[in-house]
Amino acid sequence: MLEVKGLRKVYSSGNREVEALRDLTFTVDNGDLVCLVGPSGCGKTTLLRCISGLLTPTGGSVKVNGNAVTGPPPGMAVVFQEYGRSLFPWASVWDNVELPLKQKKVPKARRTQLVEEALDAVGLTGTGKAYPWQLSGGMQQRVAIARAVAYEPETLLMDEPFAAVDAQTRADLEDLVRSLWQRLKVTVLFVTHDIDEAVYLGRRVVMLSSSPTVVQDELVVDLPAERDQLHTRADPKFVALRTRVYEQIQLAKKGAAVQK
Ligand SMILES: Nc1ncnc2c1ncn2[C@@H]1O[C@H](COP(=O)(O)OP(=O)(O)OP(=O)(O)O)[C@@H](O)[C@H]1O
Repeated sequence: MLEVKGLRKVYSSGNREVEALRDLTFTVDNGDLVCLVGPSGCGKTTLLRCISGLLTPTGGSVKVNGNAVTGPPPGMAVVFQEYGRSLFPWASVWDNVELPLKQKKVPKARRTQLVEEALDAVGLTGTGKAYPWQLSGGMQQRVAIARAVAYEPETLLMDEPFAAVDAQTRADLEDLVRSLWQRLKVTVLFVTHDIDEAVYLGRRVVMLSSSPTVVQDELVVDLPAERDQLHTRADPKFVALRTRVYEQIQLAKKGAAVQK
């Protein structure tokens, strides 16, 4: 289980202080898919950086399966928004996916199997020899997802991973994330500012207030597990859920108190 408790982050530079996160508390059960949604600048990236051990919180704690996070936790992989910057341009697709496995000291035969399986899973069979810059944006983001999946993480953090791709590719990648989550039984924390995306993908949605950030509201997405872009988004239940999230985000922007 991922436990975020009383998390606070203040950035200080010189005599200027920015309180990005004020007091964040929520949990993600093992195997769950939770979407975090909040207004621009509310500290979503700051939160993911604290969870992945890349940033030290000012207060509060992050625990994974009861262990306090003090650096990058084993068994956690992150997919960032900017695939262009997260892939190595000098390495082939295959090498990009394989590199973290070498660092993890996975034996060669197993590495080959994991890279092959991950590229197949994201629909990139046979592209191993290409370089990232020879691929479209959507394909590059698939490589970044393959790299995270090949690592066999217990927890997958995704920081607005589809913000830079076109709408059709985005829909395909959303379905890819749901199918990988169902197949691999991985715990997913998915950050987005897109309300429809949060409701379509998540089993739970956690809404954040504007900065300094607290949890504004939380809901369980009681839509069927089998979702598809056409029917799920037209389901009256989906529309009701997205309306509730939208209203909370509007309140969050105004800095209003929690309304349930
Ligand atoms: N290194 C830093 N130094 C000072 N302030 C920072 C730093 N990084 C972020 N901030 C501030 O912390 C707040 C939260 O930023 P963060 O990038 O975490 O938000 P976000 O929700 O991910 O934003 P967006 O939705 O626009 O991507 C903002 O006010 C930002 O200006």
